[in-house]
Amino acid sequence: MIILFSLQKESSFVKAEQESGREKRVDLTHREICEIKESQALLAEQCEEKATDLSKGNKMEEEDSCSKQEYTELTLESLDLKAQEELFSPSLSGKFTQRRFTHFVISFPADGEVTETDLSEELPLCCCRMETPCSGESLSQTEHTCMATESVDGLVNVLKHEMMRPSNTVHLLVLCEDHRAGMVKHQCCPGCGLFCRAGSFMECRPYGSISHRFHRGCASVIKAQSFCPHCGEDATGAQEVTVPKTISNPVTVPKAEPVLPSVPAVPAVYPVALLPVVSTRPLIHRAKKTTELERSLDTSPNSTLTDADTTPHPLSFVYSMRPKKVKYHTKQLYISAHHGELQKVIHLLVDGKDPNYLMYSQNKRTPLHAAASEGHQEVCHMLVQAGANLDMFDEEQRTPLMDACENNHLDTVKYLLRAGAALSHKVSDIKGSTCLHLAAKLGHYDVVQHLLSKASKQVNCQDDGGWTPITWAIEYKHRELVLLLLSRGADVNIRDKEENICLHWAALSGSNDIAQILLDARCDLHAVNVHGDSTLHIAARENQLECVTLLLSQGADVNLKNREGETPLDCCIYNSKVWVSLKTNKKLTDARRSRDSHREKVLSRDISRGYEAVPIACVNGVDSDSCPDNYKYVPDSCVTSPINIDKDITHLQHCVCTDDCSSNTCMCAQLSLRCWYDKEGRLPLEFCQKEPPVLFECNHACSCWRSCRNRVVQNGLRARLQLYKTQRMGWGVRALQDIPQGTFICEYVGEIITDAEADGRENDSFLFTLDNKVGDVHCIDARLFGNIGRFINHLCEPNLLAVRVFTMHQDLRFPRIAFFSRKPIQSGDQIGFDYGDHFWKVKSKYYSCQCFSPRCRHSSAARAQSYRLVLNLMLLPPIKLYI
Ligand SMILES: C[S@@+](CC[C@H](N)C(=O)[O-])C[C@H]1O[C@@H](n2cnc3c(N)ncnc32)[C@H](O)[C@@H]1O
Repeated sequence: MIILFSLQKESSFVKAEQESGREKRVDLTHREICEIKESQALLAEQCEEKATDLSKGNKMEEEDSCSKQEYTELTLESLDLKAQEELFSPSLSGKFTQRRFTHFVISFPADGEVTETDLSEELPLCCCRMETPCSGESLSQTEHTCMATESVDGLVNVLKHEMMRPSNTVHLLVLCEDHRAGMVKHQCCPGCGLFCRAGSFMECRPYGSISHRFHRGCASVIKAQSFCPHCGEDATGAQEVTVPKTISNPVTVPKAEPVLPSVPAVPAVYPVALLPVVSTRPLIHRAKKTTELERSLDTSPNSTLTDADTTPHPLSFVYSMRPKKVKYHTKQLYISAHHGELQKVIHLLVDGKDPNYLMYSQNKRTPLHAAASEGHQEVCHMLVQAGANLDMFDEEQRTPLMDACENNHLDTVKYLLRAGAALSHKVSDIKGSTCLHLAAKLGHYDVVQHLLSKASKQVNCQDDGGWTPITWAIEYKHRELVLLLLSRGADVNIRDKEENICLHWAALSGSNDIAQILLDARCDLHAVNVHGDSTLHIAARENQLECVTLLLSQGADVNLKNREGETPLDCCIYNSKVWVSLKTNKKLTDARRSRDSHREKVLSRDISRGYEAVPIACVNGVDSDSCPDNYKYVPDSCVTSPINIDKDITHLQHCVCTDDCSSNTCMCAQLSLRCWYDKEGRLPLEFCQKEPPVLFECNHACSCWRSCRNRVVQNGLRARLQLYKTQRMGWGVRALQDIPQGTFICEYVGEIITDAEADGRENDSFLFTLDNKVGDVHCIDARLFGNIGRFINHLCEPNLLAVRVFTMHQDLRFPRIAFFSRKPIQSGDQIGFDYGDHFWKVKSKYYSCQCFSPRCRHSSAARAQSYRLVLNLMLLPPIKLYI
């Protein structure tokens, strides 16, 4: 009995009812198919045993064969098929031979129990009714070209579609419905694989319902002279039949191009050149021509035929062109797949070569990789049909789909995706790229478009560098692809691992037009990466003049400093065109800024009302807020409740200096180890900024003059400062003059209160703790009473240093807080000090730092990063101590 079914197409069990009139189409469930498979495997085992017995010379017993048939019938019974009898071809019942069982097994090498070469040579029976194990859904769903070749006395006719073959000595053929029907009716010669529908051929049972057709010569070639190569019946009763038929067009090459997957219109083993030329001349001429061709090629196979076949076989020229059966190494499958040798690939697969063979010399690539990277989708299809793993990784974790994408083989990409290849895999050692990344990098527009149509969500997929497909397209200047990706939702502000955004990459590659597209797509012109580099920094460094010009025209900040303190001007080549452009822009910008600053509205001429030695103006160029008036400006700290500060003059250490207190003999100076102030009244450059010492200035108990050098803070504010409205931090203070390092700027003045009092206060934004580790802790609260110091904002890169200073009293619980410049300050710079981590720990719940320094530690981005850092540390495995 023969069962015609497809293993992959598990939902249907096919018998060609229409063609034979005797057979039925029956649908099977998946479970039923599985049961058939199981029975197959069992039969395979049993038949292998029997084959071994035969080879040992043990003759198969008739009862044995019957018991095999019973077993199979039993299996089918369990499938609950009512019309079992109808399912079985009469030729297979009754005297069913061991050979047929063996052949059944051979036809399904996937079971892996019996190899084709072991048995097919020995028992050349047909397998006209067996579809290949792998011909399945994709074949029947897609358009194919039939590979069947009609035989009409030496002429061939190629028609059109299902993978079958009449015997194992013939290559698998993709067949159309018509030829499949012919195949199951045993109309295809098992020897040569050509269809016998016209001309002369042998019929094993010419008067039966199904006649088995073959060529006499072919039967002898496959050593089946004495029996029918279809059914194994005695062939003495076979008759030669001649079916006259006029073939108007013996070679029919299908007009329609195969869509997916396609196979060659003519089998490669029968080169087109050898096929008779399409002609309208009568058949006889063509037959003659063929014979001439045959003779001219001297390819008569007669020498290889037996005496009974001395008459040249009508298809002898075809035989001569068929490759001899050579044993190839599996590597050949890879090589043939690479070269797109479809027929050879089929041949090798039929020979049992492993479609998943790993080519070690080629990064462990498989034949499917080879075929996909070269765009041989027909070969891909055959490999997939034969069980090739679509998502096999090579050494670099590349899949065949990636290879096809990278090499721009759209049809192959389409085929692999339809066949079920996964799109989301990442390549391991080239930075975790997906198919989309690879295709985008190389600008394969159509491939990218197709991939996006299948997996639109991957448009913003990031590789190991944090790069998205659009990043790659930008870097390699694929403008159209950038537009495509944007139209599919690419995010231009996604940050890579270095926090670059798309515009950084456009600046790097110098793609002016892409940069413009990105800006139109709202890419952030002012974004900086982890190095503090803006897009202008990058374009300047890369000497991309056009990009620099574009970015400047859009308002990029020419004065922005990166973490190295470099402006874009510092990054470019001196005197280059880019340099000139930036320099010019800087001049214009600075001029505009100074114009703008003049346009600020002066809200107060002096917020200190004359209490300070220099007036402090208040200006606002940002909004319409008026000068802050919710506090009282006081030049010195004050109290609002009794606080006992020891001001007893007799308790004061004092000097008896008669000079200007610049020597170490000055008692006051000795308290702070030395007189720190130089003759300009500034702290020296070596003054410790990390842990500043407490300063003791001379006081009114000293013998020195009021003008001694050790008096700076008590002399009050001297620097020219301005209260102004900042963009993001409310009011702030800026310098109106260049200030050298070490200069006293101002004091933090306010209401001196106890720590407990401070705890009870609602607004803690103006509290400065005097945590001097001596006695009770006190604070200065500048909320209600304060000087200009209450407006000084936090800067992550501060230019002020807070120093504890004692002047008119030496009660160590109540130092004065004096701000000195910790580096040179330029006129117009905002002044600020570090509020300390504790402040931000509390306040970060409500707002983040707006200092916009490249080294900002308390911005939302910096916080997220440190949160990630902490998280990573937490995720680290605990350190084990081995003692
Ligand atoms: C001592 S006051 C400084 C003057 C304040 N800007 C004003 O308008 O009165 C401290 C407050 O200023 C704001 N501030 C200071 N530095 C800041 C910064 N780097 N980022 C955000 N806000 C800041 C906060 O609201 C903080 O509570």
